[in-house]
Amino acid sequence: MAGSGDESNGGTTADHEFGDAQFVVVANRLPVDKEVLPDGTVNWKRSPGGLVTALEPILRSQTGAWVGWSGIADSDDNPDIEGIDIHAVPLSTQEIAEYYEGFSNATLWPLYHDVLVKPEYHREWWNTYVEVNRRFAEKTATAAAEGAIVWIQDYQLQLVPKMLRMLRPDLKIGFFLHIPFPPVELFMQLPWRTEIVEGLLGADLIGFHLPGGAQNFLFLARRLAGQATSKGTVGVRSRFGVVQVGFRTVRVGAFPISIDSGDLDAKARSKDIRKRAAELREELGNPKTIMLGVDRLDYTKGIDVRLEALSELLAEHRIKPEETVMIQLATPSRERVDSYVRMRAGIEQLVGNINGVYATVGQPVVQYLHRPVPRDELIAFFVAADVMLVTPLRDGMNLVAKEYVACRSDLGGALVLSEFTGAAAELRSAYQANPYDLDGVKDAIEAAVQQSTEDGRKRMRALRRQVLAHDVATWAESFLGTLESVTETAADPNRGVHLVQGGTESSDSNE
Ligand SMILES: O=P(O)(O)OC[C@H]1O[C@H](O[C@H]2O[C@H](CO)[C@@H](O)[C@H](O)[C@H]2O)[C@H](O)[C@@H](O)[C@@H]1O
Ligand SMILES: Nc1ccn([C@@H]2O[C@H](COP(=O)(O)OP(=O)(O)O)[C@@H](O)[C@H]2O)c(=O)n1
Repeated sequence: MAGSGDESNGGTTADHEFGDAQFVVVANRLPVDKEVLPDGTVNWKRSPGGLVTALEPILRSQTGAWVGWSGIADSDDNPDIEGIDIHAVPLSTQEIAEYYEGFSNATLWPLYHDVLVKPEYHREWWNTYVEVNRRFAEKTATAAAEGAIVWIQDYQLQLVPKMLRMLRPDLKIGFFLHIPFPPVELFMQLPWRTEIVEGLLGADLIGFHLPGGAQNFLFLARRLAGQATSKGTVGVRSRFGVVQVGFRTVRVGAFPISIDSGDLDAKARSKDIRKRAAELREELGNPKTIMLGVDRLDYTKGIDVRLEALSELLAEHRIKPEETVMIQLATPSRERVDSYVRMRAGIEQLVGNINGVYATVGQPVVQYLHRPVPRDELIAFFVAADVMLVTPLRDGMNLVAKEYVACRSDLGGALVLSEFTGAAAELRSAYQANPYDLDGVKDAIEAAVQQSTEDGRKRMRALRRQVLAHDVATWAESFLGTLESVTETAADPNRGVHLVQGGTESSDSNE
């Protein structure tokens, strides 16, 4: 039996003092990570991952508050960040183990990413997840001004919408999921599936990267929460789904996230970055082909897939070791979660195997860095790379693919892209491949290496058109614009939308 996980909260608006923030982002992480150096001095560095990459410019342009965790235990320091009012949520060592490493990253993360590793279901982890979500809701309730807009982010905080609504019914609440929302058959494994769906339904607007995720959710809102929902297909930034929760209307939509492409484009054109890119090429021995992988070290990213493909291409003499260097930049991630420890060992062994067979002294074929790389250095790598390898087995979006494209105003380079990233729906002119089909991945890499200048320029031009026209501002404006337009009364919200009653009747299917 799963734990009860009663997330009801008796608080009322009157119990809380309002804050003064008109716009509040709530995310597991703050935009900066706290680091305490051996001499005791405190250093704040950029947090890992695409969520922070995307949200930081939005919050700077809006002036608002950010509620989140500092990345280390027992810290309630609020770092000074220009334009952002920080509200840290402290987590104890045990909460980090059970809420972050446990329920978020050893239960939900693998469940939502196609069960690439087996999700673990532990009642204590769930109870701590409920408790920490409650703390985030309470902190947010004290930060938000009356009638403020609150934007809750991601799978770590799926109960916060309902908890926050109970504390502060005056708020307009949005929720965005940055990872895939899984197929119904997989979601049904979760012992606390109904609580999660009901937690999300506390929002006024629930956003996913892709229409498929939104449609899976609508089916579950009907089936598990028994609510009436719309049934037609959801569009991209259009044709929103509807769930009727009592007198409230919850909208459900697809809003593919993006990057600050204009800013990245400008940076990549700068003299300093161009110079550094040329130096990198030189330092690598001026190889004919530089391949690049840039990821958090995560088993979803398919780093093993690209290494295996490279290894076979070398063995089949389709790629020459003396002409090729592959750089793999891998930011450390979730290092205390077992599946991450095992995956790291496997990847480092693959790197060692390839170099053992194909490297010469001073000339490794694969250069692997397991540490964060400064932003400008990363941009120079994007400018220098001939072939960008993005091969996840499943990924909500993958901002790295978009960043590479934004950095290639020279129309050079080629993008090899897994079909199972959210980005694949938009970046149609990439060399796309099914990451489970190793021969297909090898063919895509070989085609990218051998592309003609003319074909490469044509593809890159099409990719850039997409990425520059749909930047992170498009994402935020479309989500927040939809949230602001949501009406709360039963009078008009579903005019023209045919709702299907909820329940568990067998005729209901998710086809
Ligand atoms: O906070 P961590 O545990 O260190 O993980 C970093 C972030 O990873 C995930 O990023 C996702 O968001 C990206 C932007 O929408 C998307 O492109 C990518 O596909 C996702 O994997 C996670 O969802 C974030 O919450 C983490 O902060
Ligand atoms: N070594 C690395 C790897 C990624 N990154 C950044 O981390 C972000 C990764 O976002 P993403 O959407 O591709 O994937 P997640 O890590 O969010 O799952 C991008 O903005 C990358 O540029 C980095 O700065 N250094």
